[in-house]
Order: sequence, then structure tokens, then C-alpha cells
Amino acid sequence: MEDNLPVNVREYQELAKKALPKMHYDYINGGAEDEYTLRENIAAYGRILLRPRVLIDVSKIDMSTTLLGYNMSSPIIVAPTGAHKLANPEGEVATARAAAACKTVYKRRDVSATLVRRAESLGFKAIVLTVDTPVLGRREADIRNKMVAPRMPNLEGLMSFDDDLDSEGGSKLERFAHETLDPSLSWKDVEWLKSITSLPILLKGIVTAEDARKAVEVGAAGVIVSNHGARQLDYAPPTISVLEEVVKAVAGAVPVLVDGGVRRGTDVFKALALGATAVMVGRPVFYGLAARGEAGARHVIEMLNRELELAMALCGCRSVAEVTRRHVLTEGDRIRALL
Ligand SMILES: Cc1cc2nc3c(=O)[nH]c(=O)nc-3n(C[C@H](O)[C@H](O)[C@H](O)COP(=O)(O)O)c2cc1C
Ligand SMILES: CCCCCCC(=O)C(=O)O
Repeated sequence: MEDNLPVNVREYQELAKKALPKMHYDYINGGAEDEYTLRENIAAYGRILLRPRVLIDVSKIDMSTTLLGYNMSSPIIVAPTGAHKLANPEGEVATARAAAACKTVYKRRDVSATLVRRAESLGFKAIVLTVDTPVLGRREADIRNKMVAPRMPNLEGLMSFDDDLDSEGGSKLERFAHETLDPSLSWKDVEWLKSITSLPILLKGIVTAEDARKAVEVGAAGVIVSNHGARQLDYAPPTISVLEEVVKAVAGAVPVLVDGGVRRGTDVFKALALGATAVMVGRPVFYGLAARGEAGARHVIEMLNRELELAMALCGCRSVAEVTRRHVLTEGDRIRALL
């Protein structure tokens, strides 16, 4: 075992910053425009307090849960993210064990269909359709750094990558996204996706009760409360602040997942208490990967799991099912208590 291993996600973030070229660190770490939502995704967790229960035998903690009928050892999963090679040469291979998702529908539906077929034949269990990225958010650090579009090996042979994309205007990634992403993406495309696959489809990027209800209506198998890690629409609400609204709207019809700003096991605990079935982490995995390769990514996930286990024990919860709404005190709760 190496000496002086980081003891939390934030320390991994510091190591990642030292390890990576500025352009790559900024791409991974940055958010859209003023980065209000980026800060708030994390800060909003800080405004939720825990209500521990005591004198409960917590000598055995079971963090296992089920999602779409599959057993999982923990409710923490890796968010669908691209470009892991920016963090480490091993890239996605190093984090693949935890990943089970497909991504955005592209302008070229034939490309999307090929990716879906590939996912099916490789034994993936679900498709994640990212619905918050019809166009790319304005990431000013990438514009300043003239961010070069990362290689996307899964698209090789399906799309052309022009290395000479003119970066005069700033981010080459933005240019690539402009050519690739489909701003006309709409609810009917969910129908289309459903028509070409029997895999369950989860919609990622829902932050309102209205869209959550629609997602259930069109037959989504799950809803992911996400603002894309604050990389798309700045001033979108921090995800933990709208999780409960979405959970209520969905009313148990499908599982609700959440991501954005999760940096501690206590954050995972808070999300579970507010009704999430599972919680996804994006940047923390990149930090681990950048700092220590596959071992770092694994350590980050392990640390979050151990932190969750501790939070459960100290709150008197022996299983995920025992984590309830009564275990957290939100800002809203505090305001209502004053009225
Ligand atoms: C470097 C990077 C690449 C990402 N790529 C994708 C992507 O290709 N598709 C997608 O739906 N979300 C993508 N995301 C967003 C994540 O899935 C997730 O919503 C977000 O990272 C969660 O916030 P967190 O980083 O604070 O945990 C990406 C995020 C990062 C940081
Ligand atoms: C089709 C190119 C866009 C890739 C964007 C990756 C991503 O989602 C991100 O947040 O960055």
C-alpha cells in the first residue's frame, strides 16, 4: 500500500489538478458560464442536515439495493461520462467495470442505432438517453483553452473527426458538438429509441416534475435527475434541491437516480433519504483516474462506499430501505418549521 493516499475526494481533486494539463483539468472540472450551478450542486448538499437515530444495533450494514431488477452491492454508480483518456491513458477501460450505459442520440440516427445494437450485443443492461444536451453548454474555460475535442474511439468509423477543426472561435469541442448533437431531439425520439431496442431506457437530465411525469408517460424505465454536472444550463437548479419534487411526480412508477455534486458518502445518504434509488458520480472518478489510474478510480468509489456505510451506521440505518425522509432536514423543512 502506498504511503499518504488521499483520504477523500477533495484530496483526489487536488492531485488531479497537479497531474493534468490545464486544458484537460479545466474541461473535466469546469461548468457552464458563471458556474453558479456548479458551485450550488455541491453547496446544496451542505445545506441539508442529518437526523441520526441512536441505540440501534448497527453491527451489520447492508448497502445493497436493486435497480431495474438487478442486484447492486451499493447504490453508488459511475455516471455515463466520455473522454476518460483525458485523465489517464487507460481511459474507459480503467473504469469500465462500473459503467453500464450508452449516451446521447446523435444527429445521425444510424450512428445512434449502431451504438444501441453494440450495447445490446455487449450485454449492456440499459440505455441512458441524455436529454439535457440538444446543444453543448457554454463552457468558458474550454473556450479560453481552445479545448481540443477528445478522441471518441466508440465513434471511430461511424463519424469523421476533423483534426483541423478551426479553433479560432475557441473550443474545438464546441464545434464538434455543434456538428454532431441534434437540437431537434424531442419526446418523439424517445419513442423511436424504444422502437429499436428492448433494453430499458433511462432519461438523464430531468429536473422538473412536469418532465418527470412525461418521462413516465412515454415509457421511460427510469429518470435521472441531472443537470449534466452543471456543464449545460447555468442557473439550472442544484439537483439535490429538486430530487424530492421529481420523486413525488414519479410516485414510484420508475426508479429515480440523481447525480451532480456528490463528493461524500453523506451526500449519497441525503439523496437516498430524499427518495433516490441510486446515486451517480462523475468527476470524482476522473479525479481518481487522473491521480492514480485505475487504482485511484477504484479507491474513490471504495471511499464513497465506506463513507456511506459510516453515515448509515451513525444514523442508525442498517439497510438502504431504512434510510428515510425522517433522516434529513432540508432548507425547506427549516423554513416550514418557522412558519
Ligand atoms: C468530463 C465529463 C464528461 C461527461 N460526459 C458526459 C457524456 O458524454 N454524456 C452524459 O450524459 N453526461 C456526461 N457527463 C455528465 C455526467 O454524466 C454527470 O451528469 C455529472 O458528471 C455529474 O456531476 P459530478 O461530476 O458533479 O458528479 C460528463 C461529465 C464530465 C465531468
Ligand atoms: C458529441 C460531443 C459532445 C461531447 C460532450 C461530452 C459531455 O457530455 C460533456 O459534458 O463534456
